[in-house]
Amino acid sequence: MIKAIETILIDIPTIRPHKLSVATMSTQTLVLVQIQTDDGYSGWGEATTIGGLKYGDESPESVAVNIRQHIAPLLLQQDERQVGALMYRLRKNIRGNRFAKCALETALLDIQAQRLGVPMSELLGGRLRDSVPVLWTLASGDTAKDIDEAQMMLDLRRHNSFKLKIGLNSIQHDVKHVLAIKKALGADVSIRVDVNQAWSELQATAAIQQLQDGGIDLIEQPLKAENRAGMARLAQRFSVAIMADETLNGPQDAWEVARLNAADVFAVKIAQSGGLTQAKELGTIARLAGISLYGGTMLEGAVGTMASAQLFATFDELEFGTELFGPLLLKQDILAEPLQYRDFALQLPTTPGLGLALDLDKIAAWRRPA
Ligand SMILES: O=C(O)C[C@H]1C=CC(=O)O1
Ligand SMILES: [Mn+2]
Repeated sequence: MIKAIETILIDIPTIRPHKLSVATMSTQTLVLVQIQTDDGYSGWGEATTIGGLKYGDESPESVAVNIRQHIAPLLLQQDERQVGALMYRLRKNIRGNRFAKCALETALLDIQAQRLGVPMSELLGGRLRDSVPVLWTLASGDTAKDIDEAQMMLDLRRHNSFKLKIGLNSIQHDVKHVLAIKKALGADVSIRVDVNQAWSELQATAAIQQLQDGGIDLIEQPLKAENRAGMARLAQRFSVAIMADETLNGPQDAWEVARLNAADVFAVKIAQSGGLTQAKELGTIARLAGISLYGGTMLEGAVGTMASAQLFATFDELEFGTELFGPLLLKQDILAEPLQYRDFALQLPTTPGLGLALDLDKIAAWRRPA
């Protein structure tokens, strides 16, 4: 029986400013949710977002208050083993709040998998791989610094693909920046760009042509989330892969985007999708529609990152790898044993549940006062 549900906010500085077209991050607020049962199980989930309300429509504080006031009362005293029925109850009674729902579903599945003695991936269709490739996002805002950073990651064998955040500056400036990095790193290193919705269709058409000619591999969400017709025209016009991110807020969106041929690739994000089960549905829609997959992040800490990895490890194909580097962007971690990043990939534990050992003392010391 579910005995307690708690939401914990932890503000952690980033290792350097992280510049997106919608926000510059110098701290990240981890939003952790813990569910405890009367027979001693504890499950964790995460509802972290980016830049307060600048990226998504839930903030860390709204997640905490909505769980406490409206969502927890639907779950407390219920049988935590009936994960599907509980999530159905939330879908029927709670509109939106996809990040909060994701954190709660993750915590419930963590408990269920611990109880069964299997990794969480086994409850999500079953694991097909024990590691997932992880790229690194270069977003210092400075071309020379980005090249040095990429070179260091290659030398460490930590990342061999890079995503550049663009859209804040002029097209001319951004294209020059991206192509200088591509040239410095060479043909074998995959370079992708994420525009975070910043361009008009005219701007996108001019910029993508130059990026495609310069050997860039992937263009992420160039247009506003709502402009699916425009995304379809870009996907039709260019051979470089066009990826949908912010336009995908669950299976219904995935279905529409697939139906409109408005993307070549889906960035699957567990929180943006409304939870692990719904994110799995995005993967299924993509597979049926012939759309390639990429494992996205909301720059979560260890919990959301590992939950995402547990799902991405179940996809038949993960053609564009993942960006599950969130914990590496933070100055501190909340684990007793750090996540294992090596050989350009995040390694998945084989232990039950999420497979993480959280450091409860660190969490208690750093959490925001309630
Ligand atoms: O994909 C996004 O839009 C959000 C995020 C993921 C990596 C990163 O640097 O920012
Ligand atoms: Mn993105």
